[in-house]
Formats: sequence, structure tokens, C-alpha cells
Amino acid sequence: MERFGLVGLPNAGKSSLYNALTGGGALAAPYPFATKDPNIGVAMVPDDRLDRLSEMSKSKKTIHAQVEVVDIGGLVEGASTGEGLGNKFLANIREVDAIVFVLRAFVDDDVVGPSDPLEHLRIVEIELALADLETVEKRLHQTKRAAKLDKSMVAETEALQTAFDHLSEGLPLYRAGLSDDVKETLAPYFLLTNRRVLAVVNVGEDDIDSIPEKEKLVSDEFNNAGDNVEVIGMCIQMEAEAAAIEDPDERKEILEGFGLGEGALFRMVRSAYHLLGLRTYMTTGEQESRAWTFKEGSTAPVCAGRIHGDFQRGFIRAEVINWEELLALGSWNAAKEAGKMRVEGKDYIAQDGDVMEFRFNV
Ligand SMILES: Nc1ncnc2c1ncn2[C@@H]1O[C@H](COP(=O)(O)OP(=O)(O)OP(=O)(O)O)[C@@H](O)[C@H]1O
Ligand SMILES: [Mg+2]
Repeated sequence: MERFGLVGLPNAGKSSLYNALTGGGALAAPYPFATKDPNIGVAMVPDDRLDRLSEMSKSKKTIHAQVEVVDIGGLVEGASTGEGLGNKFLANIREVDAIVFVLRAFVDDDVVGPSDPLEHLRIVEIELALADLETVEKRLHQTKRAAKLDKSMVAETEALQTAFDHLSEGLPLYRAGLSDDVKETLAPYFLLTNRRVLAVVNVGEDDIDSIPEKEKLVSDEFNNAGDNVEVIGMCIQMEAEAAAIEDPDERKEILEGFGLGEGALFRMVRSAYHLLGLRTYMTTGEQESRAWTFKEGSTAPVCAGRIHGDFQRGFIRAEVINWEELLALGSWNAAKEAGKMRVEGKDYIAQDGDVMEFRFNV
């Protein structure tokens, strides 16, 4: 399962966001370092397309895609050299697929810490870049020596040198405009900044109207990050309160009452999912309708393998139709009879929103 890691200063709202996403019971408290050990939970990826297919098929079960969320302790200036919880927490985020920055913009005198999201961003970025610099420096030292004897080490050495140059200027790698080749060469080092970032700007309850403005403030700051970064503003406190309500209709009412529309959590999970290059295909039937996650560009057999290895090994063909088209036709059988079902082979590149059924033989 893909993992998102929440990163930010103490009291930024990480645990509150974690609770809102996972329904989990992480301690959210108005003092720094409330979180010491990481909380790990599962968040559902909401998808209206799946709900509608499930309704069409009168499915007994509806199973949404899921992602894992990791809530870690707050980081402070000097974390990369051991301040606060120090380097320990950095280890907790090395293995996440995407980093979510939680940047505080709410003002509350009872909750210590700055309320300027740009100050939060500055500290978080410096600490992550410094941690990466340390990793890169150590490794560069070794590969430089090795490259003298072994020419196959040259590309790696060059990639590390490029990373070193950017990081030593305090520039996180997602802002450095690295080529795909360099990025890939660096991938085995699990660098913290060699990946995409979703930044959540956490505004106060009385400040909902300022969300677009705060989003822009932070987006502008990321102007050299290209499409490696997405920014989303929300009031985590209110989103968390709404998310705690079990009844979906009641929750909707509360969100609308707050003036929050469908709520920002759904939007956030979808953005993060998309940012990671993750896509969804669906299966639907009387037993269940289910969303399956695949990496953009995957072939039909790879998608089939998400269900079961045998589906991939013994793949023969896939029957495919776009979800909206299927919905308009009303049922799988109707689509078949109308000749709208496409038969695709092993080279087919799956598309987001495909509904598929696989034929296989093992
Ligand atoms: N948008 C908001 N407006 C007002 N208060 C908020 C908002 N978001 C979070 N808070 C409050 O701020 C405090 C800190 O939140 P939380 O514990 O989630 O932070 P954290 O980032 O997990 O901190 P730590 O790093 O110490 O674990 C909590 O009391 C929480 O209720
Ligand atoms: Mg916390």
C-alpha cells in the first residue's frame, strides 16, 4: 500500500490531520512533541465513480482504494543535528512514498509556535535538505573513490555531485529541476527531498475565507518546484470535527454548515494520490464493486496482478470499458450486448477510470 508521511513543526496540526484521515485516535494536544512514536493508519480514497458503479450493480460491498498515513513527531530547527526528537523521526519518513507538509497558519495564543506558514516551510525545508546533504556527502565520498577504478560508478557520482551542489545551497531536490535520469539514479538513497510534496496549509476556524489567499501565498513560494508540489488549504480542526461524525448525511450537513463544501480531506487525498502517479481502475459486480490502485502507465496484466498474481501470470485478455460509458449503458451485460466492451491484450495501457474484467488461465 502506498504511504503518505505527515511532516511539520510541533503543533502544526499533523496528528489532527491524521485523525481526520484515518479516524484514528492519535493524541492531538496543544503542546510540542505530543507525538513521540509514529502513528500509522489507513485512509480511504473516496471515489464517487465507484459509489455510482456499486449502485448500478447493486453490489453487496463497496471497497475503496486505501493509502497508509504515517504521523510522526514534530521537527524543529536543528533536527538534522539532533535537536528535539532529532534524527530519529527522519528515519520514519525515509520509506514513505509521498511527503505531506503540514504548515500552520492558524493563530492561537494557547498553542505555542509560529503561525506563519512560510516560516514553517522554511524550517522544514532546511532540515530535510540538511539531512539529505549528510546522506549525499557520505555517499559521494565513497563513489568518487570507486569511480576512479570502476567507470560504471561515474553516472552515480555525477548524480550525487548534482544533488550535493543543490542541497549545500539549502535547495530541496524537488525544487532543483533534476532530470528523470538523475532522480532515478538517486532513488536507492531514499532521499527525503527527492520526491513530490503535498503542502497542507492549516488555517484557523475564523479564517476560512482566507484559504485561497493563504494557498496562493504558499504556492508562490514554491514557484521553482514545477509540478513536484501541490498546495491545499484547509482548517484541519474543522475537517477533523466533521470527519468524526459517522453518519454521512449528518457529516455532509455539518460541512456545508461550516461552508466547507464536500470538505477538503477528500480533495487532499485525491491530490496526494494523483501527485504520486497513482491511478484507479474498478471492478464491479453483484458481490462487490472495488477500486484498485495502479501506477500510471501500467499494462493490463500488471493491473490484473493487483488482484492476484495468478491473474497476471496467466493473463489472456481484459474486457474494458470506461466507467461513465458503462454507467450510461446501465449494466455489464447491456454493454456487452451493445458491443461496447473492448477486448484488450497484454500490451494495453490501463487508463484511470477503466472498469475491467480479466480472463486468465493458470
Ligand atoms: N486549524 C486549527 N485551528 C485551531 N487549532 C488547531 C487547528 N489545527 C490544529 N489545532 C490544535 O493545535 C494543537 C496541535 O495540534 P496537533 O497535536 O495535531 O499538532 P502536531 O503537529 O501533531 O504536534 P506534535 O508535533 O507536537 O505532535 C491541538 O490542540 C489542535 O487541536
Ligand atoms: Mg502530533
